[in-house]
Amino acid sequence: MLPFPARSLVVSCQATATSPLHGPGPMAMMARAAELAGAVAIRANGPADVAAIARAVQLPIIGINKTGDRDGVYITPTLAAAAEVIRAGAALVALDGTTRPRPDGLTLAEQISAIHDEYGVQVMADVDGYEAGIAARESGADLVATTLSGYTGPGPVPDEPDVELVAKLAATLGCPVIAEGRYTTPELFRAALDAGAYAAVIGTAITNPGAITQRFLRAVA
Ligand SMILES: CC(=O)N[C@H](C=O)[C@@H](O)[C@H](O)[C@H](O)COP(=O)(O)O
Repeated sequence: MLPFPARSLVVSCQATATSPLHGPGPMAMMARAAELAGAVAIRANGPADVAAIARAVQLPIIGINKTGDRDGVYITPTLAAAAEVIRAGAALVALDGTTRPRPDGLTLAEQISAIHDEYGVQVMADVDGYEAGIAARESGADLVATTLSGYTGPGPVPDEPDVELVAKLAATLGCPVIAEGRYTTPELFRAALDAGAYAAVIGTAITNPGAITQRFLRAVA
């Protein structure tokens, strides 16, 4: 049982270190605005942001803890990283659910079962493809998200979201599938739900005004 309903919108409130919005204060305000508008949960990065958002909203927080090299496993790569955001108030933890080796040497199954056993928290596996989704589910993930599709291969990141992966995983896994990554319009959000997503996580298109400004300017460049 998830702490948010089906066919719903989760807002990702994250800002990179170079953004003027970086930090717990701005992210808590973003999360509060999303809550007032109807978001059912917040995805947030790092214990400081998670703690501030937990004080600002009533919504469940999907905590992540990005650390390490962007070429490798960086979304909550270790059990210790997961523990930090759980202690800060995350109701669920999202972590790298690809088949790549993890920096602390644990397998994905070991990391997930330790989170279940030690903290009683549900785990969302951020995967990059169909095989990884199957493996993550077999490793004990409670939810599987398409977050890393398009980000782990050699080529450029596509413009469009991977709705096809949502449909394939939703038809196979027997657990909630979350659409995440490059859902930039309400129409794509709806397409994700119609493809079988339990919910969609939307970040950039809602909480990154710098990227939104650039997108408008590109239309006339
Ligand atoms: C690949 C990666 O590191 N994704 C991150 C995961 O937390 C975030 O940078 C994304 O903003 C998030 O997934 C939401 O996606 P979008 O911002 O496209 O709506």
